[in-house]
Amino acid sequence: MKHNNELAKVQVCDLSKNFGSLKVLENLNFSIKRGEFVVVVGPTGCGKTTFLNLLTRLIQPSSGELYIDGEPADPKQHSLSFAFQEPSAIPWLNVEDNLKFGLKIKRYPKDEIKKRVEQMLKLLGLEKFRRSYPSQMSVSSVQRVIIGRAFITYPDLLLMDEPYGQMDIKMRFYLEAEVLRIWKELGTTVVFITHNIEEATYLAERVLILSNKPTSIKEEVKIDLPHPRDFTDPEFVKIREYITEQIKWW
Ligand SMILES: Nc1ncnc2c1ncn2[C@@H]1O[C@H](COP(=O)(O)OP(=O)(O)OP(=O)(O)O)[C@@H](O)[C@H]1O
Repeated sequence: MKHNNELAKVQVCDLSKNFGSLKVLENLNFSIKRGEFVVVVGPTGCGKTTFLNLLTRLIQPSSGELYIDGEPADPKQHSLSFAFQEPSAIPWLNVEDNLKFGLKIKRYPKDEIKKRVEQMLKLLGLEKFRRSYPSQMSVSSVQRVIIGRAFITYPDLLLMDEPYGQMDIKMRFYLEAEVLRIWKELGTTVVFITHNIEEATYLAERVLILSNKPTSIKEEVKIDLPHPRDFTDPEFVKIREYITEQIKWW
């Protein structure tokens, strides 16, 4: 069945998911616009990762449906890409080959691969590391490779699940800025999951706040502040505090 919201990249309709008697997601309805940067926040265990697993068809909904470009979500058909918490640079490949990896699997022509790898090395400032292996590089440079791998297929939809969960604040700020820069340059739709409300306020055009289980959308917060955002700007602080309150009081 085709779904007819032309502007929506992702459309979630009456989506519910139970694991046995545990009701996790209950009747979720929302959509994500093409090119939008959406951050999903919510209490621990409310089903954020479950939502991504449904979108990538790792698991099936109990009821309802998820659409990508108006078609039932299908990772074989839609151009999806992921960046998760675990470091995922391939240790035995150098930077160039790490970046090429996904493109080779998708059998892109050689000259296209070369063009994209050069573009990404430049975009990430990794040109001088092209022949280096992950073990020879700093953690932040390896993370840049991982971001590069996620974006290099020019995915229509990039899913990021707590990608910077374990990192110190300085590196987090740096990589958040990188993701924003590439998102703007390539026009990818990004769904970013985090526990960190400051990170959500820094990144998102729109924050979806999930409730406790059985989970529904408690509220959506649009953030119109220009990037790069200033963490000390009173407006920024106000939004961050507001989102924190929404998560606290369920
Ligand atoms: N395959 C499964 N079988 C049974 N229960 C599951 C399964 N996967 C997830 N759950 C349960 O569903 C709920 C939601 O899990 P999920 O990992 O999606 O939450 P989350 O919001 O991503 O959590 P966190 O904030 O800790 O990352 C949890 O209570 C979890 O124990």
